[in-house]
Amino acid sequence: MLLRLAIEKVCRSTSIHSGARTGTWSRWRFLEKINYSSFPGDHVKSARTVVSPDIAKIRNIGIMAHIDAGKTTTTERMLYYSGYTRALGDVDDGDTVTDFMAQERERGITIQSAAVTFDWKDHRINLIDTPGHVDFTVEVERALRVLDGAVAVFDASAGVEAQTLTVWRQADKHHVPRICFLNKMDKPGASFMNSIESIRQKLKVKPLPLQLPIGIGKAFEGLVDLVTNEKITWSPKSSRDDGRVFERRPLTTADDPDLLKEARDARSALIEQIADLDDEFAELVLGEFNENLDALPPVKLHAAIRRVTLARTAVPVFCGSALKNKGVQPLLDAITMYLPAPNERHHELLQWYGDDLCALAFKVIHDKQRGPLVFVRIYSGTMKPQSAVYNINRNTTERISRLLLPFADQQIEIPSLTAGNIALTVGLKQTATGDTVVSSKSSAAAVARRAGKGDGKKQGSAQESLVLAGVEIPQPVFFCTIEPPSMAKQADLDHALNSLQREDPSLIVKTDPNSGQTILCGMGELHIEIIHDRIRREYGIETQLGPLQVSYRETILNSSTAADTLDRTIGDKRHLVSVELAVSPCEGEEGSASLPVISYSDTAEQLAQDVKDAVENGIHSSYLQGPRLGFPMQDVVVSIQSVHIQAGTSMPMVSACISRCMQKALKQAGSQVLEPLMSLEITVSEEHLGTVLGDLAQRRGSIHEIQSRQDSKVVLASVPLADMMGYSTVLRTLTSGTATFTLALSSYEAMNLQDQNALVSRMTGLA
Ligand SMILES: Nc1nc2c(ncn2[C@@H]2O[C@H](COP(=O)(O)OP(=O)(O)OP(=O)(O)O)[C@@H](O)[C@H]2O)c(=O)[nH]1
Repeated sequence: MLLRLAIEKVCRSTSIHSGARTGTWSRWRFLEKINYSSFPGDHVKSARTVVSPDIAKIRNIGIMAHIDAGKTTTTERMLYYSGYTRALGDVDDGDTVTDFMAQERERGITIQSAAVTFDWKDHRINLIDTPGHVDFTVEVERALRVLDGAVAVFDASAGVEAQTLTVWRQADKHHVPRICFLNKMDKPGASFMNSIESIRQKLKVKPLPLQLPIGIGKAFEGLVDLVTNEKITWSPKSSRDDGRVFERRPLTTADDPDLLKEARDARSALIEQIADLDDEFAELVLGEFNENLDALPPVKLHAAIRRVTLARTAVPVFCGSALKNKGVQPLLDAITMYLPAPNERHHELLQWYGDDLCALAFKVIHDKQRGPLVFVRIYSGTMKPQSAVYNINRNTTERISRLLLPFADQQIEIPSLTAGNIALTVGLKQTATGDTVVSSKSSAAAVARRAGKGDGKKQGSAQESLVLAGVEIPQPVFFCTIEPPSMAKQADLDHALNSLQREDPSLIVKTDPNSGQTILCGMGELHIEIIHDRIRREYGIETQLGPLQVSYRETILNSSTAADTLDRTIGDKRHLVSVELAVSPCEGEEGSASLPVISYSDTAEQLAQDVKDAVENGIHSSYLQGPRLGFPMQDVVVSIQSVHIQAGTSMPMVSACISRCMQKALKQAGSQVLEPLMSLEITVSEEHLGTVLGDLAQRRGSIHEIQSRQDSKVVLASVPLADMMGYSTVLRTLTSGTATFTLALSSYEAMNLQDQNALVSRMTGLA
């Protein structure tokens, strides 16, 4: 009964907020199918987002930043002002909507991306809150792959920080247009101009300040909108002080003369900057409005800013204080005004799909009752529940039983969803992150034919162009053994790890070939700690972790050639294959690859495609276990000299022969162990700087630079990962908890002979 009342309440509030909508009750009856176990009750205020909106009004947006810049707080404000929550969530109180996992609430950090759908001024915003901690970069990568635009949030007292650079580069890779939000303008030490400068210098982009702050630190009270020449202020005396009420009025001579002059100068500089980047706007400025730039209508300026943002030649910058409830509504306006709709982004392969369904799975989560839930971004066509879909990557047809609209940890059941949207599907059991899903196998074949004709390619190669590019998964740098409390629990642990792996592709689970133990490989200490915690909480298994170890790599020192023959009779079938190959160290640029560079001699070049696939499988499998300590290899060029196969030999036999031959060649070539070198950024007070530097020296750290940032020092260094175990505890102790640090993989570097010998002795049990 209570539930029914809650649903009615949702529906009533929807009809009030949606104005002209009629027949509300019957229209929203599907709400009865909400995931009752976690029904949000009073918090969900509207259900308008369930109707597929006009594609031009959709914004698929990510929020990205350095850890603690305020992404979650900003998201909470967005949900509140858009009418979807009735209370302001607070990260520090652990009651935000998007950080819903138990660990997220306890630790006050974002671990999983949570998709949130809400409306703002006739636009639908699908927003993904992404984590800032480097251990969860794969979550950011996943989000960026399917988003059309991003808001980069900065702490205005720090400017561009280490992790901002990383996520910024990731967004560059996916050509995602961005806007910047300088948050925390209320903090002592916040600086609008320093942050703009830091964006220009560190991110190497042209920032377009579209606002000016009014006051700073404690005195921060509002903004000047340079496009419309308006003053926006939030009254501290508004009844609830929730920032909902604010005043927007033209900036006039009655205002502070200094502010007026500053705004006028900033607007002229902005116009000049845009005119330099956009010819259409330059014509307007030099022609009609040459004499009177003040008369330039905001709508023209808006349009030009939008063009340069979408072309990624400049980045609009906004400011505010999410915590003090200032500046978030203009940021929402900016998302709708300047960031692209899905149909304004170019995806080459969509031309072949037309109105056929094409969607990308970008995240899988496991629900105890409903099984795997797969987040998909729909690129073309319509997705419906109770329908079959074809997964191109896995060549399999699966059934979607239910289609849901994600609202953080709540999901609303919907009858269909069109291109441009993000949906959550129930029923897809095999689809994993990065897979392309279409309506049917025959639809995929028809599209392949069209693409083949269009590109003048054969159908086989056209097939490749039907698959949306997946998500790049970084290599894990840590590993440890994991053991169940008893052998009887091993199967449960395997099941838990399988489920967690489908959710989190940066988690790798292996079995040690010698001991048979299960090995967890992850992105960092926190990552492994969280996995351990989730196995306990979500699967009820108390596991034992072995000591955390660094994932080294191996490479070769010299060139070498090897030949091998495999002759095996299985049943009445003889398999005979002879191979000859050469390995040599990579030089220069190609050396950064963790995949081998493979080439074929003129004769081997003629091999059939299935043989080449088998050859490459063999190379890749031997590449995973180096000859020295069994770590993955890198920086090797493999040249296939010859492959002779007797008719009837199976392809796995070809792979096995190649793999054995590779191991021989790698062993002969002499190996070198490489260790992960991390780039480290520490923000520390002057008082503790000496202690921190002294400690770094003992960790084989090299200091590159020490910068000043307000009252603190920022130390930029590189340190081998092996010497950074448990660093957060050490730094906390050394600085009484006042310093912060970020650690990111920089490269794999050769270990010196002494360190390498010590490691080999340790790992082979001789030390
Ligand atoms: N002074 C001030 N503090 C803020 C502001 N916005 C957020 N904070 C605080 O900064 C801390 C981090 O905020 P979050 O919103 O969790 O930051 P986040 O970027 O989502 O953090 P992760 O999810 O862990 O990456 C919290 O203590 C917030 O209360 C702001 O505008 N001003």
